[in-house]
Amino acid sequence: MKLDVPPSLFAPLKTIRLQGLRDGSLEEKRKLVAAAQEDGIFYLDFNDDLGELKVSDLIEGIYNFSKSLFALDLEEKMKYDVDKVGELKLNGYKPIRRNIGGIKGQRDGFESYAIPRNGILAFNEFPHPPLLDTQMPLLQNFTLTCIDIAQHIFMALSAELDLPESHSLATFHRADAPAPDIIRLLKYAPSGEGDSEFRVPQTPHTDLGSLTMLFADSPGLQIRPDGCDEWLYIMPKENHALINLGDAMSLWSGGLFRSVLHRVASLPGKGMNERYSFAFLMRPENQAPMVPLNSDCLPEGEDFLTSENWIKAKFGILRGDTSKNKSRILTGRDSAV
Ligand SMILES: O=C(O)CCC(=O)C(=O)O
Ligand SMILES: [Fe+2]
Repeated sequence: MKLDVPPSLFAPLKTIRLQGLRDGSLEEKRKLVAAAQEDGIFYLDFNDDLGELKVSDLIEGIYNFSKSLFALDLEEKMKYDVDKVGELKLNGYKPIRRNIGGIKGQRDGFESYAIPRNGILAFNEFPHPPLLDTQMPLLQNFTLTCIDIAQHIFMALSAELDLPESHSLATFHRADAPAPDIIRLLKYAPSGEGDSEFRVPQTPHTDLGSLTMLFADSPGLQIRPDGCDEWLYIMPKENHALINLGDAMSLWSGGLFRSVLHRVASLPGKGMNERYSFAFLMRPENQAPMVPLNSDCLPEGEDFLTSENWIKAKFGILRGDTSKNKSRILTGRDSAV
């Protein structure tokens, strides 16, 4: 893709081959650990993936489904208002402009729809538009594929932290147990005809969970690495997902792994194009301990902050509740935010 953006404004990210991780390649694991420590985000190349399901077919299916879902009438979508149908924004629709945007005084510029993993994998029922029923096998296959990819990443990163089997990252993200993961579908609205004002429709944030697997086929995603005062664009690549680490990974690793600050913006000097993206947001299971995991001193018993309470505390802080230890709960670091 040829774009009118100076090369210095592109983020140079590492690329990890999914099949390399599946084959246990030391080189791929080494690159993954370096990406987790240095950038907190990387491309995952699934070009030569030999997994059971073809990732590119799943992605095409989810794009098509997302387009039909957002094409429903606003009234129909609002029946599943994410702030009304469930707890902790795990299920339902967020209309455009509900939250703050990335430019002072402006609202956000996207609609989104959260589909809960627990509903998709039939751990519980959840209110949803009938259109979703027709796509359940696709959503299940996509979810199981993301969980499988995540297990390979967790394995390599647990080894780096020297974690025993009993406290490996994989044990807090079991495929056959409920977890507050979601598929998030996003649709960014285009600027009006002839409007070339720079836009930041998604406000800067870190992701609160463990891993985010993001699929986007048009530009817009930007990161601001720690210590860098510029926003850098990340370009989409065919047959590559973008994986970023969330605050949980930063907290467990005592800050060794990074959770990268990111946002969505238009290209310099341009308005926003219509843009569809979607992500699998993986979070720790509810009872996972949210403390740094140090192989010499592992959390035992029940005397620790659980993921469930940690996530509630984060949502509380974002709503404006007070807390003694705001910064650490928000980002896993003492100094940031
Ligand atoms: O739409 C994108 O490219 C980014 C979405 C994102 O950061 C999020 O949903 O947390
Ligand atoms: Fe994000």
